[in-house]
Amino acid sequence: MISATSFFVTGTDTEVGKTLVSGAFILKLREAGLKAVGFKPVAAGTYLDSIDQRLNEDLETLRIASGLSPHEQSLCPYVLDEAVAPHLAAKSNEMPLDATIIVDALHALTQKFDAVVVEGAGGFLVPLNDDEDLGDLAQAMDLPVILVVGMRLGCINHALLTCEAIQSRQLTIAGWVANTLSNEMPLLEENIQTLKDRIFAPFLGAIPSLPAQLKKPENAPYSIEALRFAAEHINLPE
Ligand SMILES: Nc1ncnc2c1ncn2[C@@H]1O[C@H](COP(=O)(O)OP(=O)(O)OP(=O)(O)O)[C@@H](O)[C@H]1O
Ligand SMILES: C[C@H](N)[C@H](N)CCCCCC(=O)O
Ligand SMILES: [Mg+2]
Repeated sequence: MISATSFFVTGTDTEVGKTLVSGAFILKLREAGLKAVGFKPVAAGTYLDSIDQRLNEDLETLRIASGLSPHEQSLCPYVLDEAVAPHLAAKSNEMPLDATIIVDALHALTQKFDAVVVEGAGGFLVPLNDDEDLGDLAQAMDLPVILVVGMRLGCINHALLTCEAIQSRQLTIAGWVANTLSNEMPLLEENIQTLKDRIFAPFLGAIPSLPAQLKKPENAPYSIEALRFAAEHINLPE
């Protein structure tokens, strides 16, 4: 076990709010007095900022949440330009993703920080290379897993399949978060209750749909205010 307060954040899919939840947990760990940082095994998709730097939205959010200035600390060993499945982006760069390099980068961070929040890429079984996936990586990291359920039609099946995949790797589900992607989801509360009845892991809270002024702009990270808003609605695992 790397640290009792480090976690691997996975989701029911890509674009379900893993970055929002990871950033919020980093803030909560820092509020609790820990030196906490974010880490992403592989980041796919970059944009050019106002001074033509190539940045990745997730890494910028994790950096903001961690209270780090630009270039202070690398939070990801593989930053790929294309916003596609990471193993495919890596293939087109002829740079296969290596789990050992990722785990070594994580261990280096754990020397400097008390707690590391690892944000996966996409869902739990997204491939890393021809032989390994993100689930294998979570297992190699030996971290408790937090599942972010993006509340939309289909999420019940995705959430329960993901729980089975996590448990089949003998990993602990430290808890799950319901992230309300849109207030327009019919029967939102009933869907959350359905999940509560079926996921045998602590429910860490429901994040409401972000108010308009806190929505993440395209090609930009979440604001610290958006992360604080999310943090107010979730609890750290016991
Ligand atoms: N609570 C919420 N309310 C409204 N919009 C949200 C909420 N959570 C996430 N979103 C929107 O959903 C999109 C995806 O969120 P986010 O980037 O956090 O997902 P992700 O799971 O980290 O995706 P990836 O697999 O690319 O890392 C963002 O554009 C964000 O604005
Ligand atoms: C680029 C994107 N935002 C994520 N980082 C990667 C999502 C990979 C999904 C692969 C899949 O399940 O089909
Ligand atoms: Mg993300």
